[in-house]
Amino acid sequence: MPKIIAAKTIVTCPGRNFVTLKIMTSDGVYGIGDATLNGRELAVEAYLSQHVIPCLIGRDAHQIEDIWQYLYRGAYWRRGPVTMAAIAAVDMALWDIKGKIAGLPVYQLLGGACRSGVMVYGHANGETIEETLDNAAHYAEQGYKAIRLQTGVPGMSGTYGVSKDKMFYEPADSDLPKETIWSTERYLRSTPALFEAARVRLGDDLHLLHDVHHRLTPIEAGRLGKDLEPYRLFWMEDATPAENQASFRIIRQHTTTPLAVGEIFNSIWDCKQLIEEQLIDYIRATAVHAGGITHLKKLASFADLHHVRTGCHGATDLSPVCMGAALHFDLSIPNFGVQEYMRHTPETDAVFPHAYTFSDGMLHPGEAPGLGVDIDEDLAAKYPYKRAYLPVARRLDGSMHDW
Ligand SMILES: O=C(O)[C@@H](O)[C@H](O)[C@H](O)CO
Ligand SMILES: [Mg+2]
Repeated sequence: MPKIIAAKTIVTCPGRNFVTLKIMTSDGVYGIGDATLNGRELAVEAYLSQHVIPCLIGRDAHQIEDIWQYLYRGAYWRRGPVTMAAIAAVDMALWDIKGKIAGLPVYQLLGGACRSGVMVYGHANGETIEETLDNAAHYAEQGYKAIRLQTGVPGMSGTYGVSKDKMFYEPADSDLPKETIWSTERYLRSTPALFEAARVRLGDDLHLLHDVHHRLTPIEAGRLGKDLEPYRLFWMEDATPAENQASFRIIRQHTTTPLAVGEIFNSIWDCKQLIEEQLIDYIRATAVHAGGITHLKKLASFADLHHVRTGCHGATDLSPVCMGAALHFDLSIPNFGVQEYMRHTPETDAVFPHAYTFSDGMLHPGEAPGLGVDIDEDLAAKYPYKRAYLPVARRLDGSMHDW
């Protein structure tokens, strides 16, 4: 049996901070897993190095399910982003090891390919509608079949995810959260115009997506969904905060715009009601924040019974290791919907050499045994950790808003 003989964490910042777990076995084979939790990276690093790694030494690396249960049940304290990211990293690394020993890409271990490739969506952002649509046209030229559109709202320059996502990973003046401004009224007025213009310019064939970033109340989200119906969105994402799952009933009562949620979910329990009551159409949980491939498989099977498809989170604050894991998963499940694909910096791609490739709007995980993603530790060491946070948003009167 391939015994776990050592494990370590690697923290690097080739543009954004990433935490990677590397597990070594007695067979000489190693596996890696993503443990990145944007803005709370070192909490997961400590959880792994102080509490998880000592428990792994000597175990059979092939016992993926048992090790998952051991870490989940054995901690006593269940769920939560730190715990589940740490378990996810172990899980991904063990699937990587199993694939390398079997000489098979992980998607083969998961049941084989259900499709020829994984449809992805890119991010088109801009300060103005015109700039956003210029960017979208550029994605369409590269073969993308699905594009997320976010545009500037007058008077809210710099608000996260509204215009230029780039603001985030550019070095800030301070390493504390940036403060931005939010006005629901302005946002609700300007967003339908973006999609009206998008259909005129881009035509009917492209899938168009939009991310609300948890910023609306359920009734406001119902109104936005209704206003967007003529433009036939693929989905409206994170329309309202989802701690209270029943609040999605209100959105559903008012609109047929498909709903996606879940990039911050950590377990099936965060979306059980959303799925069971068919209050959403796409579940966005992904490997690193929802307990790895093992837990995501269960979540997807449950979703499949309720006509909910997957749309895994794939922003640049998840490492290429997570992207690799997501692609094997996406390829192998029946109810895949779409995969988010926000390009990493060239520096990040160099630190994490990977077998996955993009062609004609689709990603493919490649045929390398395991996850097909590696880490160049010497290069990683050249980019030390830098404290960085997502921004906060305040309303015009200075009170805190949801993001
Ligand atoms: O759907 C998205 O890509 C965004 O919500 C990002 O994942 C989030 O801002 C964290 O970087
Ligand atoms: Mg999002």
